[in-house]
Amino acid sequence: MTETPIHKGLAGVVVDTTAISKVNPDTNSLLYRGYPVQDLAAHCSFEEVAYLLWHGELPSPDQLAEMEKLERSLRPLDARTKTLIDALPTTAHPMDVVRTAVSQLGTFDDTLLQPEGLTDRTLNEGRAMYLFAQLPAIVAYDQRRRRGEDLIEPRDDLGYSANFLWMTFGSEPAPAVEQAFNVSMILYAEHSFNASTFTARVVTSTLSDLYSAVTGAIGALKGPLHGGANEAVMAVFGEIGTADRADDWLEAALAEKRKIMGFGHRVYKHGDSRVPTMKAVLDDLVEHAGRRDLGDLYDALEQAMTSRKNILPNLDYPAGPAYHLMGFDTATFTPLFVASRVTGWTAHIMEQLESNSLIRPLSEYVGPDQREVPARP
Ligand SMILES: CC(=O)SCCNC(=O)CCNC(=O)[C@H](O)C(C)(C)COP(=O)(O)OP(=O)(O)OC[C@H]1O[C@@H](n2cnc3c(N)ncnc32)[C@H](O)[C@@H]1OP(=O)(O)O
Ligand SMILES: O=C([O-])CC(=O)C(=O)O
Repeated sequence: MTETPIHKGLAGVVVDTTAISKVNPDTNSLLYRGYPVQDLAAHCSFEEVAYLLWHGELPSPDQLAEMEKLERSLRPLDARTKTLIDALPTTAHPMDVVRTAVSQLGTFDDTLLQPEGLTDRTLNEGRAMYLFAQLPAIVAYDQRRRRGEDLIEPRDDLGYSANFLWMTFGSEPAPAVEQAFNVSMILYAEHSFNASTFTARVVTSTLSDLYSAVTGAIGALKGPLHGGANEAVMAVFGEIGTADRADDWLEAALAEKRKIMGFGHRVYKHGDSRVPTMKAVLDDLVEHAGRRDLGDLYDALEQAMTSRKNILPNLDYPAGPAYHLMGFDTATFTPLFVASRVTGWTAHIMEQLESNSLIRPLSEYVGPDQREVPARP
């Protein structure tokens, strides 16, 4: 063994600069391009935040109108994607369906065939917009077909969030639900060099294409230590059942050395900056749906976890039950995260290309010393 320090999990390692977002665990804050995320959630549509992440500034009214027109024109599910989704088993996890659909979209893009087409900024902006517009159709249709329901065509008189809910449920959402969904999309959109975004940057650093980078990022997001935790939170709630059982359940789970989904974070050690905003949204949904039982269970597990481990909730903890109360199936929660985070991923892909360096760390070899291949019989 050499003296070279090993940074397992790259914990604490700064690998590059970024101008897209700033996660500050000391002040418990998160800025997108300088703006506090809770202020963006209070005042902006998700479309405006997507524009901000991609272009560095909030759109002017004309720029927003142009962007909305383009996004609305790209909403209908590509017929070839529908055929693909219909061919996939309903037993497959929805994240695998989304990953496969995004990968397929890459095969339709002829501009990838020329090497200079892979990295062109204008083309990548167009691809980012295309995925942004198509993902609601993919996620909504996959949930519907699992329920034995037909595709619902998008409405171009609705904003992104209302249309997403329309395509999923076939009815116009209550204003409180639309606003809750819009806030969740904004909060999930971007978080610096998290595992999925870093995956997208690693793929991009080889000068591969944007669809490949997003496909890889979806694979990284699926895991329960990352985006898959929002879905896992509902499984935990199902196991616990009612608020009065939370403390005993937690004691047993910790005795088994289980990780409690929706708690803890690699960067935030004193709480996740996004949780208060998402918890306020959840409280509204609990009121709206008359589901105090779910709110009580949420509070009871949080209190038990705080007093036993002093480990605080991350964004997935309030987002899981919030999506449940909006009517989404549990397995659709992480695909919703994809539909949001595609904005951050694609902003990072474009930033990586602006000053690219192949991402290729070193490893410390701990296998056998050099030896001779024995004579083969
Ligand atoms: C949007 C997002 O992706 S947010 C993250 C979503 N993921 C989850 O909610 C999954 C549950 N949480 C976890 O597994 C972890 O907190 C992670 C993966 C998010 C962060 O992990 P790390 O930064 O590597 O923290 P690490 O695993 O070193 O934890 C430090 C200590 O706290 C404990 N700990 C951290 N999180 C949890 C948890 N959720 N449940 C139980 N114990 C925990 C660890 O066991 C460890 O204890 P030890 O020192 O006695 O071994
Ligand atoms: O930053 C992280 O490691 C995980 C996270 O919260 C996110 O991606 O939103």
